[in-house]
Order: sequence, then C-alpha cells, then structure tokens
Amino acid sequence: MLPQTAQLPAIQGGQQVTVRVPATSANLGPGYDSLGLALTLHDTLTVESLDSGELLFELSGEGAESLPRDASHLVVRAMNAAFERLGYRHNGLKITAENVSPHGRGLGSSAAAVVAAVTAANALLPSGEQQDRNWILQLTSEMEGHPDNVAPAIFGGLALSWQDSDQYSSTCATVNDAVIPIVAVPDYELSTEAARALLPASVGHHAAAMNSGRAALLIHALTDKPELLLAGTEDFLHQSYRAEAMRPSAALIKALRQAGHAAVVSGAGPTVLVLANGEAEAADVLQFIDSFTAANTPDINWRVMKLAVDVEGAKVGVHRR
Ligand SMILES: Nc1ncnc2c1ncn2[C@@H]1O[C@H](COP(=O)(O)OP(=O)(O)OP(=O)(O)O)[C@@H](O)[C@H]1O
Ligand SMILES: N[C@@H](CCO)C(=O)O
Repeated sequence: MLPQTAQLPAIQGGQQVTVRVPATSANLGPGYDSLGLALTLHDTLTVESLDSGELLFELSGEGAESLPRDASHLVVRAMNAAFERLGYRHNGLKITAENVSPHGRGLGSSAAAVVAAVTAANALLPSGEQQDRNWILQLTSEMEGHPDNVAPAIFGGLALSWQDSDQYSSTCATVNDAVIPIVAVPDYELSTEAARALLPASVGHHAAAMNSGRAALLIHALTDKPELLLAGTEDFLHQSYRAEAMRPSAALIKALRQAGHAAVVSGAGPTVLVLANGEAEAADVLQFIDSFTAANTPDINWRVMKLAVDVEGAKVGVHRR
C-alpha cells in the first residue's frame, strides 16, 4: 500500500516528467557545508504518474542491484515529502532511473536523487501550483541536512550557500574558464553519515580564522585568479579528521598538493577532486594520478575523469496526456 492522505487532491495519472541532474562536489576544501560545484556527470530520472496505486521501478547503472524497489527508495521518499508539503498525493508512480554518479563516494549522489525527485514531484503539479527553485532548495536542504550539494545540483555552476535559522539560501558565482575539475573515484565507499561522525564538535578560534581566510581566497581563485587555487583550497575544518577513514585518498591528495596541484576530498569522500588551472596542468594531473596510484595503491581501482563545470543544473522535461 502507498502512504495516502485521502483528503488531499491526487496528481493526475498518465503524466511523465524527466529530470537530468548533475553530480556535485561539495566543500572544495574550506567551504565545508557551504560551497559546491556542479559537474558534467549526470543522472536521469523519469517519473510517470499512475492511477493503479502501484510503485514500479526500472533502475539501471549505479545501485541497480542494491537499491530498494519499494517506498523506502530515496526517490519515492523525497517525492512523498514534496507532495505532502505541496498538499497533494499520488495514485502510484513508475520510477525509471539511469544512475551514473557513483554512490557513497563524495559526488553528491543522494543530493542528486533528492533534487531529481523533488523537481519531478513539483513538475507533476498543475502549472499554476508549481513552486520555484528556491522552494526546491529549501526542502532538499532540509532532507540532506546541508545545502552544499543540492544547491549546485539545482542551479548548476559554483553555488555559495548559507543557512539562517532553518532557512536555506544560495547564490551562484561564475567559474573561470581555465578551471578544469578532475575526479579520481576509488572503488571503496564511505557514507556521509560515517564521515560526519568523525568530526569534532568544535574547533579552535585559530583554525576557524585560518579557514575563513582560505574560503574567501578560494572564491577569488575560482572566479578570477586560478593560480591561487592551491592556497585557496587549504582546509582546517574536516579533511584531517576524516583522513583515517580514507587513507589511500588522503595519500593521493597529499602527494598532489606537494606537487603543486589543488587537490581536496570531494564532499565527504573518498573521491579526490583536483581543480586544475588550464589544459597543461590537467594533463600533468592525469599523468600524476596514473603514476602515483599504480605505484602506491595497486589494490585499488580508481576511475579517473576529466570533467567540466555543469552550468545548467537540474533540467526538466514534461509530457502530459
Ligand atoms: N540515485 C539514487 N537513488 C536512490 N538512492 C540513492 C541514489 N543515490 C544515492 N542514494 C542513496 O544515498 C546513499 C549515498 O549517500 P551518501 O550521502 O552517503 O553519499 P553521496 O551522496 O554519494 O556522497 P556526498 O554526500 O559525500 O557527496 C546511497 O548508499 C543510497 O542509499
Ligand atoms: N559538507 C558535507 C558534504 C557531503 O554531503 C560533508 O562534508 O559532510
């Protein structure tokens, strides 16, 4: 049985919405829980509203073998939360997901799923009832607990997000064309929940002050002066505490930084993100990762991808009966 609130109006059956949503890299070093970058790696979610009361799933790609095919699936949970807040219910859904972003690796897979689901639920409403992207930011940030992945997944580009009490906001900055994101995704997972549990409850004033300076510098480096990316990506709040849970990634980051490349933990890890300044550095980084991992982490399979900044964010297509 689907959870139903009988007195609410039902979404009309026979509608189909497709949402393409980018992977995202949060933190970028010192921007813990606030900065995030959308990447050209996309999941696609198609939802059809049914009249039969059924929940149907067609899952392919990442997680196809392991994700649940019932109301506990993250997309269904997020859609139900969205419908409830919008004052609607559904009479069944067919979920078709083509998942490309790796799960539990620090590339915002849960945020992508939640953003795609809430965006799809909103798009299934009658057009006069639909909410804007700031409404989607609010609900998805609440679900994730922080806005740094969902904001770039919704808006694209480099998102700077903040929280006032229980209200979330975000604005976008334009990334310098020279900046090239490269990700090295290891074959081991680390859940965000486990990575957050490693952080101390408080940090000292000196660390906080150092981190503030680097976060400000990072925005200047990403937008105007990419030659400052190495200094701008230094963080004092999270990576050192989490290193024990991702030793191969921490070793690769240390070596890349010693060689002058702006390497950080992507999100809660264990993916390594490098922000290269131009094609020549990007080529050096790819070569460096190849040689370092072959010599030092032969038991780990790394998927290395040279990407670009996604500037579109979540894109919606709707077909009505
Ligand atoms: N497309 C999806 N469909 C359904 N569930 C998903 C999907 N993507 C992620 N999930 C769920 O979210 C979990 C991963 O979330 P988690 O927050 O630990 O990592 P992440 O989002 O990939 O990384 P990070 O938040 O550090 O960027 C998966 O194990 C799975 O349960
Ligand atoms: N800011 C988050 C990103 C992962 O969801 C963290 O580092 O825990």
